[in-house]
Amino acid sequence: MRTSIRKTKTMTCLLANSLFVKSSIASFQSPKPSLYLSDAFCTFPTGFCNSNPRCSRRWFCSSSRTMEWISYLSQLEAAEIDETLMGPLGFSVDQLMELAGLSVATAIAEVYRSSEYSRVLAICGPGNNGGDGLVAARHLHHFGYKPSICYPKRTPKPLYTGLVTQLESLSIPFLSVEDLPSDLSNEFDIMVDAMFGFSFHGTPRPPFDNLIQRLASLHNYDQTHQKSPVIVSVDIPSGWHVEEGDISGEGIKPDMLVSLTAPKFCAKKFRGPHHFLGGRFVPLTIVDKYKLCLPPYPGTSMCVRIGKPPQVDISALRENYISPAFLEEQVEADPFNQFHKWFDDAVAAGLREPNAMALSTAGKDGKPSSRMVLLKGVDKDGLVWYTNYESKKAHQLSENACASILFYWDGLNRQVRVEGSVEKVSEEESEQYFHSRPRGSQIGAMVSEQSSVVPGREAFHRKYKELEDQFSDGSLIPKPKHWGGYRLKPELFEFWQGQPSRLHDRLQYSLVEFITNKFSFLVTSLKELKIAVFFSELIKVGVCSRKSQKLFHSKILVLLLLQAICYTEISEYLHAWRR
Ligand SMILES: NC(=O)C1=CN([C@@H]2O[C@H](COP(=O)(O)OP(=O)(O)OC[C@H]3O[C@@H](n4cnc5c(N)ncnc54)[C@H](OP(=O)(O)O)[C@@H]3O)[C@@H](O)[C@H]2O)[C@@H](O)CC1
Ligand SMILES: [K+]
Repeated sequence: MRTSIRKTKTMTCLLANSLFVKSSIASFQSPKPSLYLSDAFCTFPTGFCNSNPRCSRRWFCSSSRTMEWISYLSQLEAAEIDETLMGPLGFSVDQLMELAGLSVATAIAEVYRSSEYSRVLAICGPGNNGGDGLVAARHLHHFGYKPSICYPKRTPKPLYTGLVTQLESLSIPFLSVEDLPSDLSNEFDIMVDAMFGFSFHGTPRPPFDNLIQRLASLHNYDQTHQKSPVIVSVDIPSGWHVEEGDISGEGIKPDMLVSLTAPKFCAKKFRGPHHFLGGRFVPLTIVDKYKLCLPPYPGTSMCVRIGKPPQVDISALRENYISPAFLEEQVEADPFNQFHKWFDDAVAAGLREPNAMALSTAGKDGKPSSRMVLLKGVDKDGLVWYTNYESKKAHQLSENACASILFYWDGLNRQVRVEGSVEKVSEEESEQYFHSRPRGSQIGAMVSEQSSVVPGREAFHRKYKELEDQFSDGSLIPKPKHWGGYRLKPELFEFWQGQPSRLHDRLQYSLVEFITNKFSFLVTSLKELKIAVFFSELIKVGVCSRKSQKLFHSKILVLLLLQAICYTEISEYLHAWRR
């Protein structure tokens, strides 16, 4: 399929063979501003090789979504780097091992959740690769996994005995080769292969020959069997030739490889779904000397994915929610109080941007659109957010004031839906909030012509810079006319708590439904009242007996009482709703 892109003067690109027009849309209001639609689909960090400023190769996402460049090391280079780090560069082996083991543990945690893959067996060899395995097991324990260790050839150096003591103090079991269960598949979810690293040579000697065979026969990655444990190899799949890889073709086929410092040549032969790089400690001297091109580590992460990410079977992605039951008797009478309670829980759980909410609107054409916005206030009148009054959502809201808001608090398995009608907040309220924002965001609001096609990123930045200079004296930045807040007045709240086996708990507070029910009761009881009064009049003229007269009088009393209760309930409910 041809996928050429034609650029027009307006920066609107037409994707050949596609009905979609790709344009650069201005947007500063979403939690993650994305100026270029093309960026939104890129899963890798893009940029120049950050470890080596002299390396001009650019990291990019190719159509097959693979990293284009990375350096590979020979066995000799790996050993030399090791010596340089621990010689002239002043590192100690403990330090590097700690960082390497932490990288392995974080890479594992990134792919295999402890809720599903808790039982880990780390098989550790006699050298530093084995040490990395011991350190990784300790970190995995602290991340919530249940590691066990098989460490058949212990090294009597203080570094290693110290690592063993640390693990023992955490009550992490050590299993001898003989103690290992005959069927590893039943007992473990993750096998950490930390037997040999870059100093491996020849063929494996006992007992590692047998251990390697057991791992090799477990499964391989093209036969994805749910019950088989996954194999994570540290630096090099044990038993593989450091440069040539799995020469016999019968070696370990790991699901994950965590290369340390830089991948060794054998890593080119790795065919598993998860290849990571760890060891975020490589100094520029090493990068320069070996002309290394390494990917940038994202944020504060200790590992970075390299290579092609796995093909995911979307239909197989599912989560079994484990959360406490959410019962009617536990909820607050007032939906705003219930909302505050859950919002506080989301904040306390440390969720990122708990105030991020999906806002759905539809204009008079009835075609809905959703986007993320940030909640900036909840009060007795509703939920408030700010935006550009010339944006698409603003146009839609001017045609149709009905909107729906959705909060999704992933870590808590919770979701809150709020529906109602939307109105603009007062100019004073918008002014007040606008001036509380960081000055950069205030200038951003002036620059942004949201939802319009922009001439390009540069023009945008130029305008921003001009305004930044203009207001560099700290003077008041005026709120643009086109910028302000909206308030959704809720008519419905729905609180959703995920539960095992899709038996979720959902509780709704519906203003309309409640009022409708109460009014239909009032109408029915009024009809009954009329009938009762009619009959009691008949009694007066002597048509009925005294006994039935008493009966009708008490019926009238009961109906009047029920109506009074109903009126009180409605007024209390409305009061609670608006409070
Ligand atoms: N700078 C870095 O990049 C960092 C590297 N780090 C880590 O260090 C690893 C390299 O460690 P390493 O040099 O201790 O070697 P490693 O592979 O663990 O094994 C050596 C042991 O295996 C033995 N052995 C060898 N062949 C054998 C065979 N056929 N059958 C049986 N045994 C055999 C050998 O015994 P020998 O042959 O010497 O008698 C020796 O006892 C590296 O891959 C990475 O994981 C991080 O910790 C920190 C930063
Ligand atoms: K290994």
